[in-house]
Amino acid sequence: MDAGGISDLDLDKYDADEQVKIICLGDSAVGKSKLMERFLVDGYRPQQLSTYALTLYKYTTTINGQTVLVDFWDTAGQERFRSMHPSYYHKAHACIMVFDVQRKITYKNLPIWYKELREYRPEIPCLVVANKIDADMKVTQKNFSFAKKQGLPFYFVSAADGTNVVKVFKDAIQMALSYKRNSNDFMDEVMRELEVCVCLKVNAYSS
Ligand SMILES: Nc1nc2c(ncn2[C@@H]2O[C@H](COP(=O)(O)OP(=O)(O)OP(=O)(O)O)[C@@H](O)[C@H]2O)c(=O)[nH]1
Ligand SMILES: [Mg+2]
Repeated sequence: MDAGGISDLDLDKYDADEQVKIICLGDSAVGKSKLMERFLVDGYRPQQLSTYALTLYKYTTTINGQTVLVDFWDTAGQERFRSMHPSYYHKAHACIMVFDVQRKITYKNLPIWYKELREYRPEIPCLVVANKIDADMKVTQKNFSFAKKQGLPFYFVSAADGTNVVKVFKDAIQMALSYKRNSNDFMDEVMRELEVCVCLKVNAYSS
């Protein structure tokens, strides 16, 4: 399999016309996996099981009559897995960057994640997501200026009760597709033939 998860074999296997890769970034326990779970199976189990290194979810959807295969990459926010990030970013078409409104440090760390993202993927759309608003709705009155300063779309969400989750993921898929269709990404061309081995756990979903 191609390191970016983008292979012609996948397109055949899932009978898809197009394929995009969307990555998710943010500190440990901000809710990256729970957000994916909410979107993919409309479910939520409150217990915490930190992601081990990487989980890849495959999701198919139809947009304007075209079948689109989406590879969602969910990484561990834990520091010790940082070394695997280059392959994680490889050929990504959009990024969902998450922080926890209940833990200020996770918001303060966004510039670190964002800097790293831009080192590997200078142009891809990035959506900023403030998660866990169910815990205290008053946080939606607060001013989280990072996204605005960077000119990025911003969403208040809750994986626990589902607020805005479908909106974020649908927007991310649309933005990833637009990026893929319109960009002339030199690095994608250069990297096309390069293979990097990553350890993947693959789950398939369909809408
Ligand atoms: N109240 C509330 N808790 C949430 C929400 N989303 C996630 N959590 C809780 O936050 C904890 C961490 O969620 P995960 O999805 O595992 O976090 P993660 O970002 O994937 O963490 P790593 O895999 O370690 O990087 C879990 O105990 C969840 O139950 C939410 O919307 N509201
Ligand atoms: Mg996780």
